[in-house]
Amino acid sequence: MNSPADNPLDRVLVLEMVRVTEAAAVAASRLIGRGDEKAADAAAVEAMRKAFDTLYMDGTVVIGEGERDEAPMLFIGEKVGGAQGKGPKIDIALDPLEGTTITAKAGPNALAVLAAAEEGCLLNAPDVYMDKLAVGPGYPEGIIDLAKSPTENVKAVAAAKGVEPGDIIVCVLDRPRHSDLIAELRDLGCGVVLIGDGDVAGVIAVTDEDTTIDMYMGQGGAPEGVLAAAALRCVGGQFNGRLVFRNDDEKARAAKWGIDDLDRIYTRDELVKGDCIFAATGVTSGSLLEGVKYLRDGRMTTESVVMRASSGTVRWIKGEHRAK
Ligand SMILES: O=P(O)(O)OC[C@H]1O[C@](O)(COP(=O)(O)O)[C@@H](O)[C@@H]1O
Ligand SMILES: [Mn+2]
Repeated sequence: MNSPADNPLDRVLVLEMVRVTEAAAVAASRLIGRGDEKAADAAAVEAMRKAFDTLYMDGTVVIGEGERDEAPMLFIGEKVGGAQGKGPKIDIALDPLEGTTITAKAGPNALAVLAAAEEGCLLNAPDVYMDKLAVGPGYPEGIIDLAKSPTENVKAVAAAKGVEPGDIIVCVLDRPRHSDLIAELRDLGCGVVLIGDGDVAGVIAVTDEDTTIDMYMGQGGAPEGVLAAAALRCVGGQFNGRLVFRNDDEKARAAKWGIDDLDRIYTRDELVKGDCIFAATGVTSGSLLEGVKYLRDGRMTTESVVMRASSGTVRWIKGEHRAK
């Protein structure tokens, strides 16, 4: 076990991270199904920002709501935590409302989510797309490789699992940009689980046999890629990510954060190093968590998960809250 002196995360109450995601989820939950993505996001951001102040840490947002001039709160570089200059230095990746459209439409799998690690341990991913490939725990290291085709990756996983390629179930974001990928998977006979949004939950689904999902493939947000990699670092499973740059402005963003090899394929442990914490609270119910529920007596319930890489501990936390 690490002593507090070794590991700054020990000095932040790991469980306290859940209060931050709970606060964001509860705030966003009032906007579930109200058709207003922006209002839902703003509510989650404000609540998360406030909740951070209750934590004893000197935190810095490294993945957040955008660049300083784009986001009023929780922008990249913003200091969070109630112990600036004296508490442990922690880097934070966050998505106060992962699934703004899901929330607006009352769909499944919207989450309030964050990852925390020692300073310098999270890839400062710019807000661009990322090609993602993931598989759950229990496979030989290197079984998936983003440099190879979807067909090759499915065949490798199927062989290791002892099944036919057509038995493999792959989760993919339902987007026109994935039409070739989906056609290739269907040609192999794979089951393709199409999700409307929310690839943090989509990637994490590969770690849970109950979902029946074997693999995750396709392009989504790079920030969400780092968050999902943090979760897999805690519970196991492999992840490959490659940043996708659509124009010079996006390339300039990468340069700003010191990323010079634009074609690099990052493994899970290159995206997230050292010890880390992953915390999430469900906003709407889905494969990972139950959403916020309002009881008749005016109380509400939440479900959260908090995990830690160094110990591999996964804690599921149900909360009951008085509606304000
Ligand atoms: O909708 P796009 O542009 O395909 O982007 C995909 C990304 O958007 C999401 O579906 C939703 O993210 P937000 O709600 O945080 O915007 C992510 O899960 C995913 O990585
Ligand atoms: Mn998101």
